[in-house]
Amino acid sequence: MSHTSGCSILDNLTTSQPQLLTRCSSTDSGSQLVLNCHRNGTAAKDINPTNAAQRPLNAGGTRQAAVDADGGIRNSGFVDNFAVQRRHSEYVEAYADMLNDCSGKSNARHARPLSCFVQTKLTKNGYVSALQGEHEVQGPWQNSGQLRQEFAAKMAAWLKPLNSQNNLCNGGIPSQNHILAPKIQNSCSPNGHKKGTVTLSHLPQRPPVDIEFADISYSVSEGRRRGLKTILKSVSGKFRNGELTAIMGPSGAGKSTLMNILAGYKTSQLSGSVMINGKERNLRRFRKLSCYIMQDDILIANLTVHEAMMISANLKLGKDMNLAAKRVVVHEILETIGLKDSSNTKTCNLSGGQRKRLSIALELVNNPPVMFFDEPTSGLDSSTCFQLISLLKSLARGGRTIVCTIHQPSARLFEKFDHLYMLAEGQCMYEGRVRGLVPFLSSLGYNCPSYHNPADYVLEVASGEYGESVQKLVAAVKSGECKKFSHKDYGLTAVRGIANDIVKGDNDCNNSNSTSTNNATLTATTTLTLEDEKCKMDEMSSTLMSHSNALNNPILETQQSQLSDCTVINLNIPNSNNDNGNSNSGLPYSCSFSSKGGQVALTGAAEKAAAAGCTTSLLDSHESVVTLPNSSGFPTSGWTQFWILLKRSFVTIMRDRMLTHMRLASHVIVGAIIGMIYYDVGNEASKVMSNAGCIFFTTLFTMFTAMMPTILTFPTEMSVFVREHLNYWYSLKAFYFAKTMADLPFQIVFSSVYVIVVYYLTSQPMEWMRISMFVFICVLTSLVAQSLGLLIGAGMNIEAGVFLGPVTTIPTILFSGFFVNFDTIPGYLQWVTYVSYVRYGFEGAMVSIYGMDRAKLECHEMYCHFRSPKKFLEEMSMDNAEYWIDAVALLGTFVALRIIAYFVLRWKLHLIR
Ligand SMILES: Nc1ncnc2c1ncn2[C@@H]1O[C@H](COP(=O)(O)OP(=O)(O)OP(=O)(O)O)[C@@H](O)[C@H]1O
Repeated sequence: MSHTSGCSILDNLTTSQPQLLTRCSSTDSGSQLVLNCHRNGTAAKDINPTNAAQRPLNAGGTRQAAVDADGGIRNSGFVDNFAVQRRHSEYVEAYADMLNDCSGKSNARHARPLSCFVQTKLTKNGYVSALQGEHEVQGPWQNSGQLRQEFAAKMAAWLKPLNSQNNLCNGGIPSQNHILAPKIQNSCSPNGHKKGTVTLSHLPQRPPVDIEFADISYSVSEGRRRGLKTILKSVSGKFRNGELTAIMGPSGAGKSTLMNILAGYKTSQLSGSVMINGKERNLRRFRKLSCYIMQDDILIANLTVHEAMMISANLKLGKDMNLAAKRVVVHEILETIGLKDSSNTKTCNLSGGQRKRLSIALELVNNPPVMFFDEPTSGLDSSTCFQLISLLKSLARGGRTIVCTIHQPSARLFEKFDHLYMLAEGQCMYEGRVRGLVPFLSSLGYNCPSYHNPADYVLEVASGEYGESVQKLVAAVKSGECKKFSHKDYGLTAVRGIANDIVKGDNDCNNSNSTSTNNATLTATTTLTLEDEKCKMDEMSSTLMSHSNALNNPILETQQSQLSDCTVINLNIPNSNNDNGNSNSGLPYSCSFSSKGGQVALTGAAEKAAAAGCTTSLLDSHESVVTLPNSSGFPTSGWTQFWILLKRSFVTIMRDRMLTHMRLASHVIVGAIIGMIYYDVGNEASKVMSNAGCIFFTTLFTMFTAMMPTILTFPTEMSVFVREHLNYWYSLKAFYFAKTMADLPFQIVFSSVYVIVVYYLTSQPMEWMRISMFVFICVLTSLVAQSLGLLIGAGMNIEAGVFLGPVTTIPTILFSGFFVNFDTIPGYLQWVTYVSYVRYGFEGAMVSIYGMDRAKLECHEMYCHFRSPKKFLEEMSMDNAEYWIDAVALLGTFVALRIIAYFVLRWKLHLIR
């Protein structure tokens, strides 16, 4: 079934210029969308969209070109989107070229009301076909403003589907207190005007943030003799919202340090000021508005993408938003960021690029207006780098302030950044637009060779390959010489200038009679929000400009809206019908694209606020719509944080089959082996020493199996914790208690299983009281050992911890009373036995087996010296031992170690900052 496409917009489009007649119609037959455009022209042409700009005009004949454009009819995820965008850009280029061709011809013979005919098809199998022909134009040309507006919509409608990442808007439709806002679908009124836009519409709104820093100096101590080392030397700058900023510099220049300071991760030993939106930074408040995505992007391995996102949503969105709403947010982000298809993939199975995107998605949940990225492209191939930086740029266009440190980007990647902050030797050697870098360097005598990547060149300059350049550049920055390159419109004016040069008729590639109607007034502004194809759009605009002579000296205006989600290319096509010379009398219209394929928003100036769904939502946000933190400063209460983290830890332990199953298996198998070795010794008076050995080994085994894995707990999860904690997901307390509690049940079960197996096989007294006392004391010993492992892990790195754990345990074993009787230990060392938790464990276990007036043991030998259990305890210097004292001592040690571990972790966190 055929019907008019999209928003029932343009079906007939003409300009009011008699020389430049355009007529377009579109039909959508389900399997293909057909755009027919007509312009003044004479000859039929065939188009090859892939190299349209370079191709000479070819009058006569028919040519058909196919461009893969499957993404136009399906939003096929992150990777596909870029291919799709490229294809669409090619398509648009071809389309522009066709118009050029037409207009060129039409102007050559503008007396004749002929139209060039262009037909394009986007087929379901993903190909665009373009046909061009000509026929006589029918009817009068009037109401061109409306038609131009529709033309804009038509163009946008074609471009829309490829731009799903361009609208990672910073909040969408206002939703008070996180009540799930209805997802407003794009729909256009019959005249093509926007009613709404689909974006990340369910995110909470946040205010836009500009970061300004002045005279930041940072030093670290290198020991008493060497004193302080200054890493940053009075650096100043400004990072604006809506911009993608790169911090570059040679290795060791201080990039990470600067970013850590700006992100609030480093707070000590620094001077200078950081201003947020012109006011002194309140660190606590700022940290709630920002997130820091680190280079290593360590994720919790055993969770799926969706689970990780839901945990993030539960922690960051608070209880004001219900679960269903959170699911919508998560779904929307995953879809937008291209991870929808990987929702059920475990994070450990994601590719490098997907991991980076998940790291971003996790932070996007509460829509932070400031995002810091430490070398986000490291370890990624060039294509993935490009996709990632494009994604970041899209995020920036949503009004966010995106700051990345980056190493030697390719030229293609480099030009995607808006703003560059260049550091060398801890000083700023350039701050300004990326486009301004080469002119700035040139102005100081450092001319970037042709075909040389400016990013490479500036790094060479910063590394001193061209002499003593750093100080010269630093001095130039300090004297304000690069200020003119800092303005957000820098470079765009240059484009405009170039465009105007072209317009001025230096080029005569098409039509020399172009300026004949240089008195346009009615302006149709097509605003193409096609950020990722900006260059191509520039080319397209230039191409169109090259035909501008025929369009009566149009004005090419490229804008980059600071607050817009879009790089905007305004093609102002003056209308020749109006001769008052006012070329700007027409309403500017802008199309912004949503994250959903096939939807377009076309707005006029009057509707601009509504139109910029993403941008206004960001700008108009107030604290009332920001997730209000509770008194703890976190979006959720401490108890909720603890509960969510406990569940997360529990799930990850359960899913860590290797470790969990191995732990269980080892307890059962070793228990069985010990049981077989000491089989039936428990009630035999002649084997009491062997039985004591069995009890001692049981204590040691439960101790080591508990301690060694937990030494790794904090070192392995520290980076996740640091990222999540410093990004204000949860408190240290919640994390610590959840983490330490989650493993308790496992440890209790595993130890109990081992002890019971050994107890049974070794024929210890089958009395419930003794069994429970024995199991209890062994479990307590294992928990103390676990706490010691946590403490060592909290304070040490893995290597040190793995060494220190067993080493610190050896003395406690020596003083346990098994190898040396307490009475034998010299008096001045006896106190050590009181701090040896192994002593309490072993003594408690011995008492539970041989204490409490146990009856005489069986003797199957001629003579058994220790038939009386009491006598044996006397021999072991344990006759006066009290089981409950041992148990309380172990409990006390357990609590003390846990508290100390918490403070050690806190201290370590403090050191990081
Ligand atoms: N705690 C510290 N003690 C001593 N020197 C330090 C310390 N932290 C950073 N530095 C030094 O400060 C300088 C800047 O470090 P920073 O990590 O910021 O550099 P960078 O520009 O990010 O380098 P790269 O690109 O190689 O990561 C380096 O010379 C580094 O050795």
